[in-house]
Amino acid sequence: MKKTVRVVGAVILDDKNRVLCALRSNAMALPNFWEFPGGKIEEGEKEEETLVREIYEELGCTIEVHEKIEEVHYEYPQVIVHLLTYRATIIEGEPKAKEHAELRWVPLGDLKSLEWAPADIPTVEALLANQVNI
Ligand SMILES: Nc1nc2c([nH]c(=O)n2[C@H]2C[C@H](O)[C@@H](COP(=O)(O)OP(=O)(O)OP(=O)(O)O)O2)c(=O)[nH]1
Repeated sequence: MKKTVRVVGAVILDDKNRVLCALRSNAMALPNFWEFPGGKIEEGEKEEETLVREIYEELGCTIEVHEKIEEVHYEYPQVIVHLLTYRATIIEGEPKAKEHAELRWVPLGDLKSLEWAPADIPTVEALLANQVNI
């Protein structure tokens, strides 16, 4: 049976309604797909705690986590990803790509121009459908 992993992703918005998008590197699973930075929820961790920890590890900045945006189960060939995305804002530091190939601030309306990890599409759709208060 395929393993299911619980993953959280941060939809980090700035004051110009741009979203911080991260390109997965060749060293990661799903290389060259864009994603919402984040990672796997560890045993005993709250979703919000995972996000704050992962963003600090991956981007070197501190975020505040706001409301949940989407919850998606997506079946990849090797694994089932249960992805939870949350709106977030940076409260300290400048994001720098420590593990990703690239970071890019993308205006909300241009999000579809990137090639997203398949599990992320419902979150992109929710953002475009204006279901998120920004
Ligand atoms: N972080 C993140 N992972 C995503 C997204 N969409 C998506 O399908 N995934 C997948 C890719 C991976 O299979 C899994 C998360 O793995 P990860 O590599 O980011 O997590 P991690 O840093 O905790 O894991 P690890 O490399 O230390 O094992 O979820 C997304 O938007 N953000």
